[in-house]
Amino acid sequence: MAPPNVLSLPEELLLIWHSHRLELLLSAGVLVACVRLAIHWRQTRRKAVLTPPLGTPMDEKVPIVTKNDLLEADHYTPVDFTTPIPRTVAKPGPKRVTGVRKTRATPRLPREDVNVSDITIQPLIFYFSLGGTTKGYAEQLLHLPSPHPSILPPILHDLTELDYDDFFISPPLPPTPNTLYFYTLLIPSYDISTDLDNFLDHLKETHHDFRIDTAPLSGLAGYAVFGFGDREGWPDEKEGFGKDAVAVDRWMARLTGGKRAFPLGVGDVSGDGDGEERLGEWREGVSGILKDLVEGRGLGEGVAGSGEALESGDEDDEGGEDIAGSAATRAKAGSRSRTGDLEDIKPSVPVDFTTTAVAKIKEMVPVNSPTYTSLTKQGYTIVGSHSGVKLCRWTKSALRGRGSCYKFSFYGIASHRCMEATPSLSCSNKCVFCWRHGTNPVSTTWRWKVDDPREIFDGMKEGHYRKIKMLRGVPGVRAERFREGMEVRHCALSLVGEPIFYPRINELLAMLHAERISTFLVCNAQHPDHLAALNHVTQLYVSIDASNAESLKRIDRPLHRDYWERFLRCMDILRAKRFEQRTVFRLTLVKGFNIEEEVDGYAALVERARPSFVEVKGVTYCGTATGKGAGLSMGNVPFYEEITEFVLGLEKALLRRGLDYGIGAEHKHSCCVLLADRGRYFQAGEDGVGRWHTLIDYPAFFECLESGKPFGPEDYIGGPTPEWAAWGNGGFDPRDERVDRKGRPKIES
Ligand SMILES: Cc1cc2nc3c(=O)[nH]c(=O)nc-3n(C[C@H](O)[C@H](O)[C@H](O)COP(=O)(O)O)c2cc1C
Ligand code: SF4
Repeated sequence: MAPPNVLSLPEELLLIWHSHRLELLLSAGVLVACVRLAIHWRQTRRKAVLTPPLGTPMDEKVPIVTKNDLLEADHYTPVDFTTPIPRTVAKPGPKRVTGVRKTRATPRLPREDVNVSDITIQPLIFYFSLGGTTKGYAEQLLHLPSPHPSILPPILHDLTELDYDDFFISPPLPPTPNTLYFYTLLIPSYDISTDLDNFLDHLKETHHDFRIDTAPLSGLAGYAVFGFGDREGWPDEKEGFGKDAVAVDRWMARLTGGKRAFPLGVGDVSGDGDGEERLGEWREGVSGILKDLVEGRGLGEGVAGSGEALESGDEDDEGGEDIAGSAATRAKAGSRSRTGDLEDIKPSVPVDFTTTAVAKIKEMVPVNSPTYTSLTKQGYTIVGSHSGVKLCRWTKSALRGRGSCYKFSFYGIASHRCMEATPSLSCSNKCVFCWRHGTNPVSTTWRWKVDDPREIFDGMKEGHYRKIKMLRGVPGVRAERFREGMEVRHCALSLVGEPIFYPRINELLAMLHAERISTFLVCNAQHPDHLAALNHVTQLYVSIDASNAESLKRIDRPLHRDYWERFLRCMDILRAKRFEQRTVFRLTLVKGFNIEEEVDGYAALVERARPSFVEVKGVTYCGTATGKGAGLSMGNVPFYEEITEFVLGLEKALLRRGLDYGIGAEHKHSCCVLLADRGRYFQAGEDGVGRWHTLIDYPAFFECLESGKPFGPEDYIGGPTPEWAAWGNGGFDPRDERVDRKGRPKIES
């Protein structure tokens, strides 16, 4: 048999192909799919390798492995997550870019496993010194006795001898789990190149390093910076006074995630500078905070944005939610504070000021009422059942050296030492421009339980100081002003509501005066009997929102039917009181409501009451429902030129009536001008030159009061009104800095 012809093989293959091509194609497809699946599976397995690569350098961090990664891995064995991962120690030398995000080395406060009462604080003092001054002060701090047994003796570090990575990428490993570090930095300023520049660069680089947490030093208990500078060579901050301390403070705010425990202090070490004094105050403040920390009170109550290095521009929050009224306050809205916990207190003498009988005495603002929630949301601290306190925007601004309210320019009120409060959140008007957003109770009579004045006074102070304390981490707060702010010297009884509505107002005033706190009380001219019964205050205000009955009704929307008669009676009472107290008309001008063609009407009211002063102020529009409901818009806010035009018109109208009032001062940036009685407040000095004396001599006021003898406004007139507040000079204290909403210096056009 002939061997098979090799040439016939392709034909056979062709035949096989024709008869089995479907099966062949299917088998090939299955084979390809299997191979691809196998490759894919192998790649997935490789990604789940959990052991760090061998030879990982000690200064590199292990890749972050989450618990989920472990659970998904096929060879997972449970890991004890409570055991702390040993911290790696940073090494000197250039940073190595690994592309791996570095993790925080020490846990944050509060740690679940550590009881607050067991915490000890280890203060570290870092300093830089070329000439030895800062070193000297740093050594002084080192030898001061500890303010508390749980605060360990400080450890001193010269920044030039440190490896920054050991302290400024993450805090060092604490000696015990209960120990937290507190950084104190003493920094001189130099406008020449020094090692300090390297330190600043390091802080900056750490902040910008994408591999490092944005707040790698947040494990610290807190930090505080004090700077030394020389005002003779560098007179103010703009010229570079204390500039390096300012920079360190800002970077530390970022790196610690806002753990500035005390405002930046800067002392002047020139000839007769205030360096030691400022340092002493600052040191006391920091000691107080350290004690707060070990006693479990923390760094205040976690102000939103506290320590934020970027300026928050919170200057414009009048009527809105302020810093103090943010997260912390909201969190508290549902749970009454100690000061607010006064439901059980019975009025010692239930005074009935009402015209109708009251069956059951209720609380004005019960803790679970919508009014309570709404007011606390707006930043008010409700004290007891009918009083309130709120940090005013000018108090915050003055603490940061960004300007005080017009009462500083006109009367010498230190805004950072001023407490704005009211003992009655209720009012008998519903003014279209009211800030209270239409939420507080209104009534013609007092029909609620009456809280004890001592409880109110203590509660107001407590609420006020708590809010001041919350500001200590806010950028720019000046250490000396912060310290002064913790001792209130003035009380503006004008917040919302009607203070003289509170039946025991005179007792409350006596308590304020006993602590030498001056009182500016504003009433709405609707309660003549209460006004007549009111004791001496430092300055008595009446709101004059219109010059005639129709206009008053439209703007104040009074609840009393006989509102105009009440108003006029108050004018007469004010006239009678003018020899005992400084009396003030406060005009709030609202375009389209109470300006046009009313000048003469206002002049007639001035003639009737003869107040010491007439304050003319443009309305502040706060976009409330009340305002909108009354047809109020930004268009109703007068320009400063319109205010001055009105004031000049009023001055003339008064002169026509033989009343000599002149412009005593202005405060342009709050749109306010002061007319003063020339006969009483314009005096010739020793040089024979006549000047306005609108300021108040506060010590003299208290001396008069304490003497028990009758006295009048002339007995406590202060020194001349500052030149910068005089008409035409704007009224902004040149020692402060004007800033825009973003915190940038404002340039006057
Ligand atoms: C060359 C030089 C530059 C200075 N530059 C500033 C400056 O820009 N701003 C400032 O407030 N003080 C400046 N000062 C003042 C120092 O900050 C101040 O004397 C400080 O106390 C020095 O601290 P030390 O002796 O610990 O180095 C400067 C001093 C010198 C000698
Ligand atoms: S007087 Fe009024 S505006 Fe001025 S600081 Fe005091 S509360 Fe604020």
